[in-house]
Parts: sequence; C-alpha cells; structure tokens
Amino acid sequence: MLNKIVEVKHLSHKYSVDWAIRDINFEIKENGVFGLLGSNGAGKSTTMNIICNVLTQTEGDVFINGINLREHPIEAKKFIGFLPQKAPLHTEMTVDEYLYHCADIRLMPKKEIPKAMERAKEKCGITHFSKRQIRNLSGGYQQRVGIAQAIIHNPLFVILDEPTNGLDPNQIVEVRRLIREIAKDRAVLISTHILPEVQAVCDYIMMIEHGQKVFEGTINAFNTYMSPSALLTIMHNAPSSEELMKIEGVVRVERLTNTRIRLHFRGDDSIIGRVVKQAVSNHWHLREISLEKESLDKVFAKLSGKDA
Ligand SMILES: Nc1ncnc2c1ncn2[C@@H]1O[C@H](COP(=O)(O)OP(=O)(O)OP(=O)(O)O)[C@@H](O)[C@H]1O
Repeated sequence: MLNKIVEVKHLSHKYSVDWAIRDINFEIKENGVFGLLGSNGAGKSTTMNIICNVLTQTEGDVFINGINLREHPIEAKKFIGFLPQKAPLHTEMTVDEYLYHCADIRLMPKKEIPKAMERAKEKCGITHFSKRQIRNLSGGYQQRVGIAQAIIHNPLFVILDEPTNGLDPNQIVEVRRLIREIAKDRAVLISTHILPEVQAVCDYIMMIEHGQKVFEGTINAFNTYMSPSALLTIMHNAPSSEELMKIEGVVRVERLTNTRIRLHFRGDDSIIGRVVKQAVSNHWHLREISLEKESLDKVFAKLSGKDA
C-alpha cells in the first residue's frame, strides 16, 4: 500500500503555558492544494512549523511519506519543501547563485544541481532572470524564487506559509497560478487567512480556529456553507406573509418594504421555480427575483463559531 504523503496525528503544541494548537488530525493522500485556513493567531504557523520540523511539537506525531518526522527528521525532510512567511532569500545573490546554494544545503549531489536548477526555474518562470540579483526583482518574482527553492529537490510535499502575503493584485494572480501548477506534481499545503485565496487555489480545506479544527473537507463541501439562503423579490401585488410561508422551503418572510420581500429558505435553489410559479398563477406581479449569497466573511464566522 502507498504511504500517505502527510499524516498528522493528535498534534498539540503549547508555548510556555498556553496551548497554541490542540489535537489536530489530518491526512494528505494525493497531489493538489490543501489549504490551512484560519484567522490571525489561529495556529496555522505553529502547525506548519511543526510539519516542516522548524518547531518540535509538545504532543502528537507527523509522518511524511510514512516516516516519523520527530524520529527520523533527516529522512523525512528529504520529501519536504518549505517557503516560510518571510522568504529566506539572500537578496545580494543572483537567482542562480541562490538556487545553487539552496540545493547545496539540501545536500543534493553536485552533479544533479544544474539540472534541478533549470527544472525549478522553468517551472517558476524565472529562467530569464537567472543572472539577476534577487534584490532587483519585483515582489512577485522574489516570491517565485522562494517557491523555486522550495521545489529545487523535487519534493513530494511543499509547504507555503501565506504565499501571497504582501503582493500586489497582479502578482497574487500569478503566484496563485504557479501554486496550482506546482501542485500538479505534488501535494502543496498553503496557509492563508484570505478566503478568496482558498476559493482560487485550494482543492481541499482544513480550517482551524483557536488551535482547533473547525472544518475539513473539499472545496465543494466548503462551498455548501455558502449556499444561498435567501431570495430577494420585488412583487407589486405581494400576498400576505402567511401565504408566502406556504411555499415549500420558505422558513421566514422578511418584509423590507411593501414590494421588496426577502424569503429565507432551506434546501436548494429549486425554490425559485416554485416562487415564480405561485407568483404567476396568483398574480403577485413579480418584477424581480434574485438569490442572496452569504459573504465569505460570514461563512468564515459561521465555521469558526463567531457568527452572532
Ligand atoms: N513563540 C511563541 N511564543 C508564545 N506564543 C506564541 C508563539 N508563537 C505563537 N504563539 C501564540 O500561539 C497562537 C497561535 O499562533 P500562530 O502564529 O501559530 O497563529 P497563525 O494562525 O499562524 O497566525 P498568523 O496568521 O498571525 O501568523 C497565538 O495565540 C500566538 O500568540
């Protein structure tokens, strides 16, 4: 049987007296982007730092490709690439000098390094900047160099801590595209507190809040939390609320004005058809009907239990 790429079991960590994370469990079995989502201070960096062996956990185990990270760190780390929140770039070096240095400290055989550098640079779209000093690259390209160093040894698993932090909107789009690209060949774990980022790049999501897991599932499962839950209608001859409550699925009627009515509902959006049908046959003079989607922030609050 194939090893899981990552297996995290009962992971807990405390700094001095306070637990930063408590009993975190998850597995990554296939390539793709796995998002670790949480607000500031939720415990993302603590989790990431343990998984890449920068920090040693108080309790629990991490297995990388079946190898216990705490017991066999050198073997396990061969399968990991890491880009911390602040990229560890030597900005006075050229891209080539820096990538060579990174491959070297990863103990790659010297004769394999040039090929590995070419592969990483090509994947990250930085080949044309090989001889450029890193300090003279834009923030987006510096981040690409950071990602190139994380994949230089062609690891099974790459960890990127808030990889689009501090980039401008165009650079964000480019770096997200690159993350999707490198995730075709490996599992990528990214941490973020930006919900649109999750929508844009992740296949699978785990959300932590106050150090504990509050959600885990596919992006589709996550999206069900954003399923529309209200219909905004404009009816020039609106019936009574009692009448509207008789429509299957309607759970509450909110009268905003005489003609603008919000219908809160349960279930899928087939309710639109039922409302339209009733409106036509009862001459309610329906002029507009639209689904109201919950904002991402609201979903976040709901999942993390902060929803008032
Ligand atoms: N070195 C440390 N010493 C003491 N407490 C710490 C330390 N590092 C983090 N913490 C605390 O642990 C908790 C989790 O922090 P962590 O940095 O893992 O969260 P995070 O989700 O990565 O947040 P951010 O997005 O702000 O980086 C927080 O309450 C934080 O204050």
